[in-house]
Amino acid sequence: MPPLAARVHAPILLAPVAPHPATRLCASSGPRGGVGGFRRGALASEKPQAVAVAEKAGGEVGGGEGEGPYDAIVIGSGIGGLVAATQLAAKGARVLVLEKYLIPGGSSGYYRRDGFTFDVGSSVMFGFSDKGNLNLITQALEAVGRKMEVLPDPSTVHFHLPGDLSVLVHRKYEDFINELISKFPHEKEGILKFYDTCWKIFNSLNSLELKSLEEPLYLFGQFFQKPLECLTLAYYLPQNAGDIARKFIKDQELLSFIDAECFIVSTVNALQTPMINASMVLCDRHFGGINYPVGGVGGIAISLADGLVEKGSEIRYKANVTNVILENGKAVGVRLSNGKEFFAKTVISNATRWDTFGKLLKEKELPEEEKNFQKNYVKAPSFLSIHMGVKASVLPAGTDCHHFVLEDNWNNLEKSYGSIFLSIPTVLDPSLAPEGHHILHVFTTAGIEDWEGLSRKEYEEKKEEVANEIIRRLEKKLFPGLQDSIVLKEVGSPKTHRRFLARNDGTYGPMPRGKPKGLLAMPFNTTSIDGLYCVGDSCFPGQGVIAVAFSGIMCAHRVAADIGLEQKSPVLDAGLLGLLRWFRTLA
Ligand SMILES: NC(=O)c1ccc[n+]([C@@H]2O[C@H](COP(=O)([O-])OP(=O)(O)OC[C@H]3O[C@@H](n4cnc5c(N)ncnc54)[C@H](O)[C@@H]3O)[C@@H](O)[C@H]2O)c1
Ligand SMILES: CC(C)=CCC/C(C)=C/C=C/C(C)=C/C=C/C(C)=C/C=C/C=C(C)/C=C/C=C(C)/C=C/C=C(\C)CCC=C(C)C
Repeated sequence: MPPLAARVHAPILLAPVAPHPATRLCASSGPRGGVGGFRRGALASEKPQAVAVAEKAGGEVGGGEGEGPYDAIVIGSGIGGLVAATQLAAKGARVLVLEKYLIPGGSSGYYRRDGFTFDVGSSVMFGFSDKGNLNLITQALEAVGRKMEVLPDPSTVHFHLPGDLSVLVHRKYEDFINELISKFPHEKEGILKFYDTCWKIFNSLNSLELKSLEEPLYLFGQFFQKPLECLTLAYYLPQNAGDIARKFIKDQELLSFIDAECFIVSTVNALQTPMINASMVLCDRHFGGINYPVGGVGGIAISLADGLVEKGSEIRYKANVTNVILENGKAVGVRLSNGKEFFAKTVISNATRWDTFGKLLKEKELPEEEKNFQKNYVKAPSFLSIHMGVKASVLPAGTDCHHFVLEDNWNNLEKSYGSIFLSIPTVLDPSLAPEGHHILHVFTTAGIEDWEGLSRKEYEEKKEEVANEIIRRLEKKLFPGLQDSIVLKEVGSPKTHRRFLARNDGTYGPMPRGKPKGLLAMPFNTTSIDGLYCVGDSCFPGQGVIAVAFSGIMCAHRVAADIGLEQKSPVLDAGLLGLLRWFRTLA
């Protein structure tokens, strides 16, 4: 056998394969002769239009420069930006999406190496089922005539926690709840009451048609049609999961388990996690289930971008927006780093609010609303991520797809490098790796401050050292022989995430500074700048692919009303937007 070091690739920064990864993803031959990672997916049969246009344009998609104003310009093609753009295009708007990177998707993008197709971010997809009102990823694709084949995950996550507490979150609710009760039989009643409350909220959410909570005609219409459900949501809006859990549960270890349940989706404990968000994820995983798109998560963004182009709108890559152009205090367009300008009736930023107000509008004093946001929320830490290709033999038969590991001490839950997230998407879709191999995508929270001020050599050494320690922990806890099974390894630091995702400090998203009043302080899509909207995870309801999809749906509805594609009432608008602004100051 060749020496290991020779087979392990030197750590390099995350980037799709040059020169045009989107083209390669969809058209290149896979390791076993198929068509890339998407051969069985929605993109198998035809070359996506967005990509085909990109090839003609020498890497950039779309045209339109110098043409009349667009209805909306969207800065960034994360899922938040793409959903806002496609929803607007589906309503008949002419949209231009400007993406700094080479392919769409942002944190939900992909990259390929040596026959492996890696998801950049999460592989756990909520909202991707075929039922209910909360399958927002499915609905977003449908709006532009796209449907992706998905693989049902039999579980959401396998928790490996202190004191050898092991809990598998089964797809079937009864199986999960019985497993949890079997670990904490003395808390049976409390467990049932807590998760029943989650279901009450989830069922209320699931009964509504989800559109902009900043649009009064819709909001009052929903209150009229579903008063009980809306009042339930209004009641829980300012509450957090940890407080509700404490009403029913006393056992400290069980409360810590609920902290871990919340942490994996909010990067904070249950006392800081809004109850509505917790209910959404703790129930959707059983209602619609977690479903993985065949060919990888990157296919969602490709499909949306493709659908957008088919609806007559445009997406342009390698388009780094440096300024939002204001005219008499109104956002009227954007300027790129190469000096090109584009104009539109509205501008939607999918960059984080820190980037939008700190960089794209740098000459303006921070508006009061944003000061309030930054008073309530800080940037969550970034990640250290390790993408690995391993020999399949290292995984025991029946290994679950997603794992969360916190070995000895509950106090380490929220600490940098304290807990480990692990996804093995090839358990569901073997086409993502060459025959006889699996993908291990490992990540742990890490702050940018640990990674600054290092020389190139120190930086590379530190990545290697930290990654090896994480691998050693996984080897000890889950997979003996892991280190020796690695055939490909790439390590991304917070600096990598900052660089490739254009996210301030590489942040994962907003995190409450203290104990929030549920979702009350979270800003929606309108901003204090006329014509400028925000979308993505620094808007209501926060982090998460399904959460940013909802933010995109809300944003498109509000923008559509403002540009005359949906009904609106200026008087009611002024009243509701003022009221919501006031609510946020109470938080
Ligand atoms: N490991 C994980 O599980 C993981 C990691 C990170 C994020 N995520 C999920 O993804 C969510 C984020 O989605 P999102 O839609 O808010 O954002 P996003 O960060 O995914 O996408 C933003 C996009 O905007 C582009 N962009 C930013 N500034 C730009 C500029 N000035 N000009 C042009 N383009 C610019 C970026 O290149 C990126 O493609 C997170 O909340 C999280 O849930 C998951
Ligand atoms: C307006 C006013 C004031 C009032 C009124 C009342 C009402 C009507 C209200 C309503 C509301 C609503 C509708 C709401 C909604 C909400 C929603 C939809 C939400 C959602 C959410 C979601 C979320 C948060 C999600 C998240 C997720 C995530 C983050 C995920 C992640 C994942 C990961 C990281 C993975 C893991 C992994 C491993 C373990 C491996």
